[in-house]
This record gives sequence, structure tokens and C-alpha cells, in this order.
Amino acid sequence: MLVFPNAKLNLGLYVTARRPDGYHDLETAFVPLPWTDALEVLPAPKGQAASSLTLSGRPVPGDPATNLCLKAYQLLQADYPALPAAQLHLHKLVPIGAGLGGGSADAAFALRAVNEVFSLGLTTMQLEGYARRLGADCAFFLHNTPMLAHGRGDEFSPLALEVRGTACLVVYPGLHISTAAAFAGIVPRPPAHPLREALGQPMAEWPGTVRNDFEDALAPRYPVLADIKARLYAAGATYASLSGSGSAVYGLFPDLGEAPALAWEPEFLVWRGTL
Ligand SMILES: C[C@@](CO)(OP(=O)(O)O)[C@H](O)COP(=O)(O)OP(=O)(O)OC[C@H]1O[C@@H](n2ccc(N)nc2=O)[C@H](O)[C@@H]1O
Ligand SMILES: Nc1ncnc2c1ncn2[C@@H]1O[C@H](COP(=O)(O)OP(=O)(O)O)[C@@H](O)[C@H]1O
Repeated sequence: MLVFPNAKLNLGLYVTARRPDGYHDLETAFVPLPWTDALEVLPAPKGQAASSLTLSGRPVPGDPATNLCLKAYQLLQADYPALPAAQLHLHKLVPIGAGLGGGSADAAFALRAVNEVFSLGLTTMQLEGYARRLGADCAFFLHNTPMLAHGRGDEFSPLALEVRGTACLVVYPGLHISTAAAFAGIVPRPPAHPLREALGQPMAEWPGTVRNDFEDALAPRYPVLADIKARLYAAGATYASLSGSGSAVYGLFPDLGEAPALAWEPEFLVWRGTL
């Protein structure tokens, strides 16, 4: 089975409190971004007892044994010991450590694909339980429609937000920012404007009311992030922001013609399309 795990964008992100479990309470909105990896899940060939993962495309840091695709398979195997061995291949395209949720998307799509290939019959709610153990934003990708998230970012409520078809430019400046390290620079506080209400207003209002707390926290160390955002606004973006804990910055435009092919630095990766 071949699946295409897509990325996500955060529309607004507030870190509201530090939690006793070491995590933080968040308020954010997730929307799907159709920048995808490709993941193949097959039963392992006869005679291959252990599951395997091969990789191509963008290098994924770390031992392949710790890749979230294999971890997803192993979580299911722990509860279903008779699960046959699987052969996985991931072609990585979404930048890593970009705040685009690529690793969590791979994990969520791996859970769903293993469930289908081996006919486990798990419901989306059951898969969500496994996803939560793989990453705070992993369960979002099982729904893959606009969601307001709170708690650790893994409790969702549907968001009536019609962004599908919106022109978008995502700029990744090649910085791998660890999510855990980005949290270290944050002083938690409640949002100045409640997010659901702010997103209910026309997009032209969002620059004044929809904020990502990581922008200020990362600004002193990574001035390039504010520079990209300013360039997106100068190019006509209606709204621009850092996604998640960075380092990808996106702009939403009235139409694709106005999402111009700007002259970005050669080491930047740029995705241009519609949500
Ligand atoms: C904070 C967000 C916002 O979108 O950042 P991005 O990853 O998108 O940049 C995500 O929810 C992240 O989700 P995910 O990347 O799955 O997080 P995890 O692997 O569970 O956590 C990585 C580390 O981030 C910190 N963390 C994460 C989520 C949270 N609510 N509070 C935290 O303090 C913890 O230090 C944790 O060890
Ligand atoms: N399939 C995978 N794709 C990307 N990263 C992965 C994967 N499996 C494990 N990781 C690890 O997860 C970390 C975060 O990855 P990613 O989800 O791309 O970042 P972000 O949380 O900023 O969106 C990386 O440091 C990487 O080593």
C-alpha cells in the first residue's frame, strides 16, 4: 500500500502554561498542507522475520531503527504479537525540524496503513490512542481537517475554517530547530485574542490578532525568520507566520499569481501551491 503523508501548518500558536508532566499547554489551529512524503507498507517477503525500513530522499537524522514509521509498526505489534513482519519504504520530501509535522504525519499514516494492510480493524479512535504515544501532533494527521488543538496539542475540536484552495508559499531556510529547544525560550501566557474567534474574522484581520509565540522566542537567535515573514508581506501576503516551532515560515495569498516566485537564497526550500 502506497500512502502520501502530508504536512501541516499552524494558524496561531499560544503556549499558555507549563504542565507538571514537562510538556506545555497549547492553543493552536492545525490545517493540512499538501506537501507530502511517500510511504509504502507491504507484508515482508517470505523468510524475512523482522520488519524493515528503507529510506530515500531527504536524509532523516538518527538511526533508522528510531524512525517514527517503524515505531508506529512496533507499537501495534506490541499489542498484536501475531502481526506479520512488514517491509516499509519512506521517500522523505518534507523538511525535517521545520514545524511542518512531517515525522508525526509519517507515523500517523504508517499506523493507518499497517491497520489496513494487515486487516487489524482498528477504528480511528483506537488509532488515535497509538498516535498520541508517538508525538503530540501525530493524532491530527488521522483527521487531517482543520482542527483547534489544546492541552499538549493532542486534544482536538473541529474548526469551521474554509482555507482549502488558499494560495500558499512555504519557505524553509534550512535551519533544523528542535521543538524541545524552542520551548526553552518561551514564557507561557494566555492569548491576547482567543484563537477561535480571531480565526473567524476575515484573514485580513489576522496579522493583528493571530500570533505564534515561538516567533518572539526565536527572533534573537534566528533573525532570518522575521526577514522571510517581512518579505512575504512585502510580496502581497494577506497573512504570514512561522509554522509550529519553526523554522518554516508561510504566507497566505489572495491567489497563486500573487504568491510570486521570489528570489530566495539558494539554500532555502520553497513550496508553492494551494491548501
Ligand atoms: C509544539 C508543536 C506545535 O505544532 O510544534 P512543531 O513540532 O509543530 O514545531 C507540536 O505540537 C509538537 O508536536 P511533536 O513534534 O509531535 O512534539 P513531541 O515530539 O511530542 O514533543 C517534542 C518535545 O517538545 C516539547 N513539547 C511538545 C509539545 C507540547 N505541548 N509541549 C512541549 O513542551 C517537549 O519538550 C517534548 O519533549
Ligand atoms: N519519519 C520521520 N520523518 C522526520 N523526522 C523523523 C522521522 N522519524 C523520526 N524523526 C525524528 O523526528 C524529529 C522531528 O521531526 P519533524 O516531525 O520533521 O519536525 P517538526 O516536529 O519540527 O515538524 C527529527 O529530529 C527526526 O530525527
